Amino acid sequence: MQEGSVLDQILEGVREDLAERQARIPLEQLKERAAAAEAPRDVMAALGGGNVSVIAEVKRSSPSKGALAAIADPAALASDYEAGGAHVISVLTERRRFGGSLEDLAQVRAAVDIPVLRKDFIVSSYQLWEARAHGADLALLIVAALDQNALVSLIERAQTIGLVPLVEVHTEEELDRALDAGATVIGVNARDLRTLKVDRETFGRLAPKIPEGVIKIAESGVRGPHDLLAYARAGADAVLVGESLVTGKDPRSAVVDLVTAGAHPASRND
Ligand SMILES: O=C(O)c1ccccc1NCC(=O)[C@H](O)[C@H](O)COP(=O)(O)O
Repeated sequence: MQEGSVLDQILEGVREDLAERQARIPLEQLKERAAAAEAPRDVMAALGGGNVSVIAEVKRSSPSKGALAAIADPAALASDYEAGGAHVISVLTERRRFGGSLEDLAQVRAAVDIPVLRKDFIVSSYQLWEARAHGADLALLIVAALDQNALVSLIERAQTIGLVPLVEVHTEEELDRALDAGATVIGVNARDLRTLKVDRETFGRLAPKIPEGVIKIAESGVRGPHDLLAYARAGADAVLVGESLVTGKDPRSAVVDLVTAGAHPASRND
């Protein structure tokens, strides 16, 4: 039986898969592919436009729920999200627990005109080069998965590569570490990655401690417009939504509903 938290177990698999790719694909090859990739898209325009932006996620499965959706064509799903008005697409590229891949990322990036996030468990700059080489505009850095030196150096490296680092926190201590490390885009995940418990109040507790000028993203647990509006009232600039979109009947119209609520958060009571 495996020991440790869910996050520890995920990270163990991530490191094994990473070592296998590093043995197979030289860093120089990734750097060449990154240099040839299309230029990064304007993430700040997508997230800082005044409305509550919607980051729509391509998510096949998860440790908390198991299989969610087959998603044979991630590019078609991402195009649907974009047609519904999504501002950013998140692609879960972790293989073992989420069923994702870097190929998904590249296919999605080629299919849409909006920025794309590599959502994974990044522990090495090699993964940042992979992200840019496959077209990512943003990369997730999870504070709980990194010591402070690694966090600082991965934020800096992401920026030099042309990626916007989205720094994810779940506790006040992690938020302090993110701010000390220079994060300018912070995601507050309602899901505790060690226990998988979702607490939608987490964003409201942490958001007042995030300085003006830092983009605030509420991650996880958005079931529909009412949750987006609650996060908006607590100060969210954007929400990141996975499960409710991929398990719903009509992802495009679900995104339309979220984007519509996000465009007029003050005039809605639901
Ligand atoms: O989704 C999980 O079960 C999970 C477990 C462990 C680590 C990460 C996990 N999910 C990644 C995410 O943060 C979510 O995919 C994302 O925020 C969207 O959340 P939701 O809308 O609740 O699917």
